[in-house]
Amino acid sequence: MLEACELSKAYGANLALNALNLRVAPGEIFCLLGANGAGKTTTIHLFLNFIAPSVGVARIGGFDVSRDTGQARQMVAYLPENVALYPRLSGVENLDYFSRLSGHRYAKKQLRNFLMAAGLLEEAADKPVANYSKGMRQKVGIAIACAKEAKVLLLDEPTSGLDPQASYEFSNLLRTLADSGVAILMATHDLFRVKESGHRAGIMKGGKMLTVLNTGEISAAELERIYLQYMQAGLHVAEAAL
Ligand SMILES: Nc1ncnc2c1ncn2[C@@H]1O[C@H](COP(=O)(O)OP(=O)(O)OP(=O)(O)O)[C@@H](O)[C@H]1O
Repeated sequence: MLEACELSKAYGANLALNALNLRVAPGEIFCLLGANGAGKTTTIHLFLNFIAPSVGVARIGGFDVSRDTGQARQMVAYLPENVALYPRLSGVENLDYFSRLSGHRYAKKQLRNFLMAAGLLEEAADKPVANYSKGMRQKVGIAIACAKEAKVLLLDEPTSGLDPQASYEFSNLLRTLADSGVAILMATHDLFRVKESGHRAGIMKGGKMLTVLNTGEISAAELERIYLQYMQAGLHVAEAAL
């Protein structure tokens, strides 16, 4: 569903992303881990065609995002760290607006149902989003993705700044979406949530994907230990620790 082949991005002499090869299947949650500057956002921006690759290809649903941009965009929804909504419009109105942009017209009842399914409380749906917490805005973002019937969801640090309960609820939502067949690629620093909600986690450093771990096979403590070893040491030392 989501595929990177030798995907690379150079800024002058700086290789922000270095020959990434990655496949994320329908129903899978793949987490990108790595320190600041590792190349996580660059990867997501390449899939969104916000930036062009220097080398390699990013595909969504088999479409090359640089060449078949319209088809690829139709399949994808993006949740940045802070979901951009119209503050004076309510949750329902924002959802209606963004759904129309993606070619969907829903009755008010259906719009409310998407918001409820994303965990927004019914009484909040008609209030201006200017008064929403970050967690509530993220829920509207998920509702927008569901209403768009996106097959692929790209997220950049979606749980940063969320309280533990909101973060927990958000992770459950992602699992539900994945269970319905959505392929999810998420950049995050939240190792605990990666273990709880991700199926695989890739550890990146200096634009390189150093290793990919199956989260079901390791504990949260092991994930943290391996992550720190990759961050602190060279590749070979960290591999010896696996
Ligand atoms: N527009 C740009 N021009 C030049 N260099 C850039 C640009 N965007 C990103 N970079 C560089 O690319 C590298 C990867 O950055 P990227 O934003 O992908 O990291 P990240 O893993 O998402 O970090 P963070 O956790 O801070 O979000 C960094 O060295 C960054 O300085």
